[in-house]
Amino acid sequence: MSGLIFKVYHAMLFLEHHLEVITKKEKRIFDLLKELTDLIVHTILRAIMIPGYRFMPTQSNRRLKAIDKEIKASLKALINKREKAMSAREDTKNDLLDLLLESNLSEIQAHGNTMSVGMSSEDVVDECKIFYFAGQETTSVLLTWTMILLAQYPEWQEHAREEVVQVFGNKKPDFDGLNHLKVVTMILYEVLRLYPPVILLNRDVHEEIKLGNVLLPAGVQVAVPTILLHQDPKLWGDDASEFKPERFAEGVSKATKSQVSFLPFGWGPRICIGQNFALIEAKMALAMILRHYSFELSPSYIHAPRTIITLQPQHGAPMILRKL
Ligand code: HEM
Repeated sequence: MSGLIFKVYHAMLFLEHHLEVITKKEKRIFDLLKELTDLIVHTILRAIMIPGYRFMPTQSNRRLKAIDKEIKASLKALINKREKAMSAREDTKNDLLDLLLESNLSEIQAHGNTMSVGMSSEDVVDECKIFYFAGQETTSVLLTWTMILLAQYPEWQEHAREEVVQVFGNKKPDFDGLNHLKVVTMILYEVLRLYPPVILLNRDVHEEIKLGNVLLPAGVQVAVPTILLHQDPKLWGDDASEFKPERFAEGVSKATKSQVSFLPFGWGPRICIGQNFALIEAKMALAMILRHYSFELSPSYIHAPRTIITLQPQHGAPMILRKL
């Protein structure tokens, strides 16, 4: 699943080529980002137990620094190439990187070319990295949990497949058709409710504030446990822990007794910037899989959700796929 989402991400961020073609250099950036994610997880887990761990010259910390350096250099080279092409008014690729660079350039030009406004190339590198981290893993675990649940509830798998076939027939799924996938949307919402990729949201309190009867002093950190809100019977009814996509048949607001109880993408000014993209991507991937395969869980599957940054099946999700 992460291989598939990687390809989509690559195309969105750096549409240097057609989706199927990925150069060695670009593949290297993404492989390094993946290794970096694994090393960060490794470091976070140890840093919880050993104070100051991340500053120790361990093998993994040294590798982490080396990867970060290589990623920055590669992304910077890519950005420089694009900036040169942009000033020479060559054809743009129309991917996320171009949009980012173009809006940055207009911002700088609007302020009389002062370099104190807009983003530096280090900022652009960081934006590219955050988009990869924030979007790649979350969307691939959403798809993984969706496959698991559709394998556990074959009647919903069939229902979703019927809808996909009805909307697209023998045609390749397209963007317009995705808007007509009602059952698939209900299923994705229900998966996001039961297995939200991000299980809690953190907020820093900058100034003292009273929330109901609770006084929160400045400096404390508040964690909103999304996953607990999503499964609270007081908000969702006695069947809160069951997989029932039909609860979303009339949209999110009718599915719950309280308005702000569904937070898979967060809430407020920092709500996930990629939520629409993630849902389009997940619908497209599901539509393609459902059209061509039926699937069930392998008997070796062990249900063990655990969180390492995102909520993941600890032992993976081995599936048996049958070509239709
Ligand atoms: C199923 C997929 C996804 C889930 C569940 C998800 C979830 C979230 C959550 C919970 C937040 C924090 C919001 C808050 O603190 O209130 C967030 C932030 C963010 N997400 Fe996503 N996300 C997903 C996909 C994506 C995608 C595809 C992208 C990029 C294309 C993306 C980019 C971002 C960025 C840049 C932020 C930080 C926004 C900010 O701080 O202003 N996410 N996401």
